Amino acid sequence: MITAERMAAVDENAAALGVPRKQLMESSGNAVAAAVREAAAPGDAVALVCGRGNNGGDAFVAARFLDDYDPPIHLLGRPETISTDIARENWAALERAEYDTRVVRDSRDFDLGDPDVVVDAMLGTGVTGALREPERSAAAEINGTDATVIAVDVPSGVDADTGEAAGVAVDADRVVTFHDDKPGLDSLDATVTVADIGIPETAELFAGPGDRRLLSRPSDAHKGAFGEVLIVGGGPYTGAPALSAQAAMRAGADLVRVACPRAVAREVQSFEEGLILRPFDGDHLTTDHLDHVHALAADHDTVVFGPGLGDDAATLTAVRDFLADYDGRAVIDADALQVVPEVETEATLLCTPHQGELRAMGGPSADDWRDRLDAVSDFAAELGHTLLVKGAYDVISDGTDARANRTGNPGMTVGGTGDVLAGIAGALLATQDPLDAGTLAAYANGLAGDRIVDRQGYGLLASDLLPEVPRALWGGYDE
Ligand SMILES: NC(=O)C1=CN([C@@H]2O[C@H](COP(=O)(O)OP(=O)(O)OC[C@H]3O[C@@H](n4cnc5c(N)ncnc54)[C@H](O)[C@@H]3O)[C@@H](O)[C@H]2O)[C@H](O)CC1
Ligand SMILES: [K+]
Repeated sequence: MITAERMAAVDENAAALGVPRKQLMESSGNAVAAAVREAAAPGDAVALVCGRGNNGGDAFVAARFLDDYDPPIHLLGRPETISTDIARENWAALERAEYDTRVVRDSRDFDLGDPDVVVDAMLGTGVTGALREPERSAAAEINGTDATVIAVDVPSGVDADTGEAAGVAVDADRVVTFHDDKPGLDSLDATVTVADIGIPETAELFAGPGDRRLLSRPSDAHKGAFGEVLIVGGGPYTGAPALSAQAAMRAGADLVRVACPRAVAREVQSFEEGLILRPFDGDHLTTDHLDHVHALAADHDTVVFGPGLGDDAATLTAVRDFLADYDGRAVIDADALQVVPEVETEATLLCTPHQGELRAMGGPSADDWRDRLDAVSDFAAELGHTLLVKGAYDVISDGTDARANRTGNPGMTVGGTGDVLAGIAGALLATQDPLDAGTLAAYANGLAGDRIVDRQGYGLLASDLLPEVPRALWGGYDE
């Protein structure tokens, strides 16, 4: 099952891999034509009813595979208003090649005739709200015929994610959908077939530029557009919490605060004047500080636990006790990771171990990233938390789905890059689900590092990543 939003992301990832949408459209159109040939007897009348988006474009392609039927191709609207280049190019090809194209300027112009098979290519995943004219009248006319109705991707007017229609929708007999089943098709009274349109498996598996689409989606589940992040770290180390906090700020968090021992607070502050500190007494975290940390955590959307905390026994006990009483969202990094397998918690955790830390957590080791994908997925299911296992290919799994990321380079083995990653993950976890937050954080952190190495060669510092994070997350690079 794939949602329309995820489909758009995978599509963009496929294009970045060198399989552009026009190529996918050729496969889609071919699959639609095959379904028509299956439904139509020789000599049957076939009609294609097309909208001005890519759903219509799929049918323009199908027409070229249906020469035997010489179908009329009804375009609802003027050709100049076709909304995408690839659909327009396919329409132009039909006109130049003298297909039976018919432009419907007004719903009164629409004459469907009496076809045996109708292809509904008015609207696909691009539908918003109830069908407008002339699609509305055309849908009613299609529903009024005895013809076998084959819908392209989704019956026009139906929301592919929910199966609901805001008004009149096409009542299809068959649906030819692309790449994967859509959640909204299950409830329909139609035969659904899924056509493989040649999207590489890795367009879905590997993080890519399409994954960034999630960030343009406003989330109303949390207050503030991007959320507030609390970093709990520092003590034996001071740079780590400062890096995580700055990374969370660069990743768009509305507000970032750092809870660290008072003994190192001035030093942590000195890395960046914009950091807001909420220090606790002493020089390392202990259970004495848990009231303070809990009160702070309750005021934030996510907590990043671990950067520079150290592995003092009292600190690890404090992390364990904190998690046992916490039911919010947290990124767990560095020394804090080792307590995760022992703790019963209601919290939603995104754990960011490298492979050594994963083994220390009792997790699997596998050399090949594909093997690691399965092993990490099993271990995430066992833990009940999401894992982002860092490596040349990062592997991310919530125990159900698994993804990989291959941005990043050997220059990033330098200290502190993991703290930056944890900070980005903390900011993203405020608005995204843990699998998406982990995937996107790994992608952006690695991409930032790749751009720096492209520009200046190796010799990268973790702090170099910080100013690159916004562009890595929101685009602006030529992929
Ligand atoms: N990887 C893939 O999944 C591929 C899918 N393909 C096909 O592309 C469509 C989605 O195309 P898109 O251009 O995004 O949207 P639509 O064609 O569905 O619609 C856009 C079009 O419709 C107008 N519009 C929106 N809402 C309404 C409404 N309520 N009433 C009337 N008109 C409306 C809007 O203004 C636009 O003009 C997908 O379903 C597949 O069929 C690709 O071909 C291959 C890859
Ligand atoms: K359709």
